Amino acid sequence: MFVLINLKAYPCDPIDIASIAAEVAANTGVRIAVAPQAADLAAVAETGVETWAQHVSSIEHGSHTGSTLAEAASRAGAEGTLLNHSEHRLRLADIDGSLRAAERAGLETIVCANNPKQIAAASRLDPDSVAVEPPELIGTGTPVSKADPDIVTDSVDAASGTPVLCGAGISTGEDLVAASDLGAEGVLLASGVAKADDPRTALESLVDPIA
Ligand SMILES: O=C(CO)COP(=O)(O)O
Repeated sequence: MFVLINLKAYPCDPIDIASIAAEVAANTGVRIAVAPQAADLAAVAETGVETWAQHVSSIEHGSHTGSTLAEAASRAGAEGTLLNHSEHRLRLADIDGSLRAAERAGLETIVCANNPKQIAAASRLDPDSVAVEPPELIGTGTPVSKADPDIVTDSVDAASGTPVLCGAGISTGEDLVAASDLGAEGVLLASGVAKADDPRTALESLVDPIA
């Protein structure tokens, strides 16, 4: 199982969480990545943790003020990028453009979607993986793998072989195992670690059943 911790714009210490994630990944053998703010990519990558961008723009080098160039994310140490997160929705043409930009820069890609129908469409754009995250469960602590297990199994069917991650409300090892049992190959989570009083304990207990 791949565990991707999205730090969003939370007021956490990205370096502290990245260092913890790097240690827990090394100690357990579980693949764990951290997606910080774009400005923190290089510092997070320095910790040795697998580092992901939260987004890259659908652009090439040129006159694009305020954009996130895929090559710049890669140069800062990103190995992959999320696209179309429910808090950063893109138009279809821009998802496709950002996917091509990420490919050009050698970034692995995960396209997020709300539901199985969108997962089917996202898979057709040929990302490395897709992630289903029902927006109404994001940040609630109620795990998608328990609250709406059909959304995960239907997404796995709809993805036609593209690996599926799931996210929203995932915080415990039990949630992780439930996601795996439903066919997910990984989880996206944010508040369960980024807002935890003790991120190390939160992350260690999350991966404990698969370590
Ligand atoms: O949006 C998410 C991960 O990208 C999920 O957020 P929570 O883990 O806070 O529900």
